[in-house]
Amino acid sequence: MLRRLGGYVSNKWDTLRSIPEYDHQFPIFGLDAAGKSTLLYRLFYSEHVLALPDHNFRVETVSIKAKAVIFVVDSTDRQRLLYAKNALWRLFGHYDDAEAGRELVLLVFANKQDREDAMTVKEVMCGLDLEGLAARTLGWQGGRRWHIRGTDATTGEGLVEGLLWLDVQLRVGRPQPGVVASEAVMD
Ligand SMILES: Nc1nc2c(ncn2[C@@H]2O[C@H](COP(=O)(O)OP(=O)(O)OP(=O)(O)O)[C@@H](O)[C@H]2O)c(=O)[nH]1
Repeated sequence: MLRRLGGYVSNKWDTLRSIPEYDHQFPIFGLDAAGKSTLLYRLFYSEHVLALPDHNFRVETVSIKAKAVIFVVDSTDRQRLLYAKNALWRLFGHYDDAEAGRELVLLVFANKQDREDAMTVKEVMCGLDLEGLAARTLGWQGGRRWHIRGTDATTGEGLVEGLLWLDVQLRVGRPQPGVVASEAVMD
């Protein structure tokens, strides 16, 4: 199994595992075929995967006890980027009202960056309007913390870096107002 992961991921994974007490659990969301299962396979996780249907998604049915959410986007799926945005915004709309919900950290994987027809990370970021999503909670300690990273789930590129960002967020807690925590990593 480890051999099949290839050098890149296994080395990065070692980095992740070398962090004491890295035991965070995150629900992973995304439209169908975004790459959630592939991603999990790469990282050895096996649960907390939820496909979001394009329509009739009821976030009330989703119970989240975690402190962070991972949202996976198929960067080649231009036609459904708006659906992905709507699903993401509905998901977080549910949490904006409560203080605990506003603490929920968002990590977006702009997946399938290995494909030539993939949108850039910035295109995905703008399509999801992540800045707008964060700004909805701006009145509250500087807005929601988020991060977007380009990934290739088939090789694992970018995955561990994203999880390490999450680890830092969850360890340090909310930075003082004025400290910028949100960012996009452009490839
Ligand atoms: N080229 C490329 N293909 C990918 C990548 N991630 C996933 N795929 C492929 O995309 C297809 C869908 O991937 P899955 O991991 O099954 O997607 P999913 O989000 O779990 O899909 P559902 O089970 O429908 O929710 C598969 O054929 C994967 O091999 C990637 O980063 N690059």
